[in-house]
Amino acid sequence: MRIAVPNKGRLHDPTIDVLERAGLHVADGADRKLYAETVDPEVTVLFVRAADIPEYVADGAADVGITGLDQVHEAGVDLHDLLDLGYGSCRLVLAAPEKSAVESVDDLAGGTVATEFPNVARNFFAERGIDPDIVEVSGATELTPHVDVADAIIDITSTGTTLAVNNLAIVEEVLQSSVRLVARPDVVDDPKVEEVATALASVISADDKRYLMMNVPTDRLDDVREVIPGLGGPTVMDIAGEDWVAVHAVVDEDDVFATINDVKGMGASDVLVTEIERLVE
Ligand SMILES: Nc1ncnc2c1ncn2[C@@H]1O[C@H](COP(=O)(O)OP(=O)(O)OP(=O)(O)O)[C@@H](O)[C@H]1O
Ligand SMILES: O=P(O)(O)OC[C@H]1O[C@H](OP(=O)(O)OP(=O)(O)O)[C@H](O)[C@@H]1O
Ligand SMILES: [Mg+2]
Repeated sequence: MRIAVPNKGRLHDPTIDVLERAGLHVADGADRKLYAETVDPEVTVLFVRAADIPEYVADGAADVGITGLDQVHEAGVDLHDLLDLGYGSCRLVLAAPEKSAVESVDDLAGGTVATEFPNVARNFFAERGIDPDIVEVSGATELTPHVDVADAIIDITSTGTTLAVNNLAIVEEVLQSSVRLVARPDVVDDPKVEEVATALASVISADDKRYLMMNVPTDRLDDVREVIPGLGGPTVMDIAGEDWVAVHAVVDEDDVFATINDVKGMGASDVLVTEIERLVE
């Protein structure tokens, strides 16, 4: 099975990282290599531009791909969105100069819009029943309204800094994006594809969870159970010859602070909190 992953840009490192954490060690993913073997002899990684990944998967050069949802929409190919990997989150927005006549989508009828995402742009305006000229650019899109190339742009924003420094205001959101594991429809039931999806999902599930271990006086165990829902309840182990039990549980990261305070109040001691590498639910 072949997985297409971004060869460079901001998505490369986090993608290699998530594959590693999923246990799919990528052998020698050195710069400029076009493909690499993984620890699984049946899984090969192809390094491709983020924008080309949907096509590679749709055409069968790869079976699954890891790239931004914005790129999948732009390619206009029919792929299954198997898993949201969470990183690379951004929005595609329609934006225009703060001091311009463009205040709504309709104001662009008869106008010009510059973008790296011409297909997404055409679909967006077609749904609104207007047909502005689309100018395809390959970068520095934010400059175009200031040099009379376009009246507005459709571009990526995340922190909003680039729009702000270029005096551009959001007119409307076009698409929310984040990095996805995508597959061609004919391979979604392939056992190897399911294995890879499960392994990646286990990394995502573990990210916002922590493993809690503590010793609890046996007579307070019922109280402790009340505040630790865990995954199907905590694991409880007798400590030989003691009036204490050891309690282990998986807890949402956001609940760790409150849970520790609660169990301390119930007499718990030796509370340990650790990260979880993977969580196969
Ligand atoms: N500022 C951002 N914040 C979050 N995600 C982003 C941002 N910019 C881009 N992305 C996501 O990353 C994907 C690829 O963008 P990136 O800039 O890494 O690639 P690229 O522009 O093709 O690479 P390069 O510019 O280095 O050739 C985008 O399609 C989008 O999904
Ligand atoms: O809202 P912000 O946090 O400012 O991010 C938005 C910017 O990030 C991306 O550019 P990138 O840094 O990838 O540069 P590029 O144009 O060279 O791809 C995108 O094209 C925007 O310009
Ligand atoms: Mg970029």
